[in-house]
Amino acid sequence: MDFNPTPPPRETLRAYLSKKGHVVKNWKLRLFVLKPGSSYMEYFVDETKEQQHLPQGRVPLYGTRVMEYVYSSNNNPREFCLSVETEHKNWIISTGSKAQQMEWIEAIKHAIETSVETDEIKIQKHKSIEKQLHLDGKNKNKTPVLKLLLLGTGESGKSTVVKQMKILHHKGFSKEEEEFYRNLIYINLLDGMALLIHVIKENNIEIPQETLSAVKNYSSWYRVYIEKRNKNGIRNNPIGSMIPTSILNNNNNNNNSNSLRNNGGGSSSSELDKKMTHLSLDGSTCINSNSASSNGNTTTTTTSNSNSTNIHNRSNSDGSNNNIFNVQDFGIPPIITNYISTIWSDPVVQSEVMLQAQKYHINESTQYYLNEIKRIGKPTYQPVNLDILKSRATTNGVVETDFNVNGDVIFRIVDVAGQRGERKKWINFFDDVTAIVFVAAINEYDQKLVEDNCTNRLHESLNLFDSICNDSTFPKTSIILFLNKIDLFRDKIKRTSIKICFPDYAGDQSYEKSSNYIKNSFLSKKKGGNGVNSQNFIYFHFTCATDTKSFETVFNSVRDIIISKTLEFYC
Ligand SMILES: Nc1nc2c(ncn2[C@@H]2O[C@H](COP(=O)(O)OP(=O)(O)OP(=O)(O)O)[C@@H](O)[C@H]2O)c(=O)[nH]1
Ligand SMILES: [Mg+2]
Repeated sequence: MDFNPTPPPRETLRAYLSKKGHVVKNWKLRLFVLKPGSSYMEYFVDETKEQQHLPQGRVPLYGTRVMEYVYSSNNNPREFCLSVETEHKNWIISTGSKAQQMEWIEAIKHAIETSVETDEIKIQKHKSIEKQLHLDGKNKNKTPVLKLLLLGTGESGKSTVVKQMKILHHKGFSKEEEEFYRNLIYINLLDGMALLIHVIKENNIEIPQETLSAVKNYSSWYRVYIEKRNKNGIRNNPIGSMIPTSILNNNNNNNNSNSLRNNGGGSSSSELDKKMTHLSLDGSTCINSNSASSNGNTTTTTTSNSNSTNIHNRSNSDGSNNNIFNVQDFGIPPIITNYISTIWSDPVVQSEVMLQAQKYHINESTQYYLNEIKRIGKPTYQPVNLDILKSRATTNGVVETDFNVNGDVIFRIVDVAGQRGERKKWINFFDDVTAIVFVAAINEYDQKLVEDNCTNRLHESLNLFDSICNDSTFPKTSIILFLNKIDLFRDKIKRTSIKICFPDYAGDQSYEKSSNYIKNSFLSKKKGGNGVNSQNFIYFHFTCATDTKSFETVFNSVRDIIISKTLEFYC
């Protein structure tokens, strides 16, 4: 006789389990209840809600699948998960143990087999299909947004890349932005000249009488100008985050004479301001009176000049002469333009002083602006794109800008501040990154870091690149390396070998060999090599971020790579 025992009736299964949120993606503890014969599994906030039968949600069981699920996340991995999937939605639930996971999977499977399609389920299914169709239609018309994160050490050229994008994809700069940059260019130029004067003084550099006279007059004017500039701050700033705060800060006690720009690249006038005190503030103080120069010779930069043209002291800084210090509204005064021209046309300044100034972290664009002093010094001066690209202000915080590229795709470019102290903030912008553009200034191989005035800048950049390209947060993110400032590199390599930075370098001093060595030094940082099939293959380009034509070519190639690697996701 066949004995066919009926399985024992299943009991209601109840337990607090964690459920992954659908909207806010965190884990929520819920009381799950699975009753035998029910077509739903319900979950409640707590027992009280269960007693009142007010479920927080219901998981339909008809036509549903249940399976084990592995939830791995860098920050918060979960064990013993299961996933319940309908055609249009799935629930991820984390249990407390392997046994509990199996128990719930078995019970749900059984409930699925015995469930029936109720009218409520039919209506719900219909609604979710409609919702999905609606969403699909919306997404079809939506331009995909690709997030590009610009990373790199301070002054490497990240913000310059954003400016190029504005020129190429935003039809250039607005009137407001042009106005901001006009003023920034004045500041860069005037501070650059002040720094050169400081270098002359500190290094006892011999200059002819005519230059000396211009130096003294410029210094006495600059002193008052700075005072007024600090008092007024910078008006009409269209790009708040780019205000060079170092310029506004008057309490800088940095005594390191080689570290004038406390904020790494922005002009630091407060330091210069102090230095300028002994540079003929009252017209009677002289520079290096009979002091010995570094080579032991007596300099000829001596002159106590009681008749000295103290034409720009405070007493005439008010009233009708006030405009002479109001550069923002009236431009650089013609007489100051003349002093600058005189000083800059001195070959000693262009060679020896300029060379020494690198140790003082002089802004690389100073030379360009000084060469253009006649044009920039005109009262009607309006900056051209190249002037704007050359301007320098340290980025503060983070600037996100959307660029609609040919109507196909939006590139959301995130520009961050590159200095050491700022990098801990970067992590907040690592979510949903499509690609990282790492900008490294390869001309920095003989320069020291602004932050500590001792670390080699290129070493710092290599170390930073190492940590970025091997960061597990970006396992599938494309990385594009911009080996930037090749124009300055090409120039410098004629004078200085990269051996100063890479003692093992055995090649010659040619541009090709030296730049190739630096490129390989970067690529070799990637652990496991940079094979074409690796998920975050590093693409590289040699760039000059201030050259719009060449940048356009580079960007088009970057755009194609990113789009081809990403867009299949949207299709
Ligand atoms: N000659 C030359 N100058 C460049 C190049 N790229 C950038 N610069 C200049 O370098 C300076 C610094 O560039 P930024 O774009 O401000 O540097 P950044 O990386 O944004 O710096 P932080 O905001 O401090 O992190 C600016 O004066 C630029 O004009 C380049 O390829 N060639
Ligand atoms: Mg910047």
